Amino acid sequence: MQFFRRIPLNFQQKRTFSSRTTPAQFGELIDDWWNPHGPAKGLHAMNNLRVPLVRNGLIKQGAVSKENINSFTPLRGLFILDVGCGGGILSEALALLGAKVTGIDMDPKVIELAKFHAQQNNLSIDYRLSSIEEHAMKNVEKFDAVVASEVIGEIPGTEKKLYYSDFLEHVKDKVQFIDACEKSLKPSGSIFLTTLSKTIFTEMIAIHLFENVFNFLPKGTHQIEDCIEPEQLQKLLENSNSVLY
Ligand SMILES: C[S@@+](CC[C@H](N)C(=O)[O-])C[C@H]1O[C@@H](n2cnc3c(N)ncnc32)[C@H](O)[C@@H]1O
Repeated sequence: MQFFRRIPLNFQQKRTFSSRTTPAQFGELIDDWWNPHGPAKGLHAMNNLRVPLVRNGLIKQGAVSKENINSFTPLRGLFILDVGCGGGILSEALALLGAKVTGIDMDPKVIELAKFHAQQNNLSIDYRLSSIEEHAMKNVEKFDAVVASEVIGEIPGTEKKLYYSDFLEHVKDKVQFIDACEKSLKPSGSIFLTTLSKTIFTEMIAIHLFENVFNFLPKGTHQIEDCIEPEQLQKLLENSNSVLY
């Protein structure tokens, strides 16, 4: 996991619910996303790492006010954009910490599901159907933090909905993606990215074992050559006026 903070230009060298309450329209989608033991269990488990990453990162950058630091809602008053929010696993966790979360995703089915789930949990999250590229072009809103965690799309031509990674390991135009995230930030805002690193460990465990041996993910989900090394990511961020911490 990496934590990035954007700095101003002049300083630079450069909750689950039962199926009884689930409308039929969502079919298996609800289980795909919100069953903590289902296909998205990895994303649920990752909240234990990525929620503190965002909270502590924002505290470190001084974005969290002193009176909020030790409260149950330390992110109160902060505006966070969750890019590729999917069913809302991370968006909801951040909203529970008090953040005003806007979640965007380009899949209409998951956005509807995310809206429904947030409503069931009395959480006020602004979910919108959009890609980050579109969002950055059309919206002038600026956020205190942009989060893009394990952004995954569909495998074209298959029934399986999750697990074709479209984010840094698969997003073809990584520069455009980072640029669009960057455009949605306030000056001195922070970007939080989590993605598979290009290592032998990823190739052996996350790709070979998970896809070919345990079938946790459909075969072909990840290609090692599309993964990115932290140094490459750092370069992309530096080129878009950000620094890596
Ligand atoms: C596996 S989900 C990750 C969901 C969420 N970030 C989490 O970790 O719980 C990835 C989502 O990213 C969305 N996505 C992929 N590329 C995107 C883009 N360029 N802009 C917005 N959403 C995107 C996909 O539609 C998919 O729902």
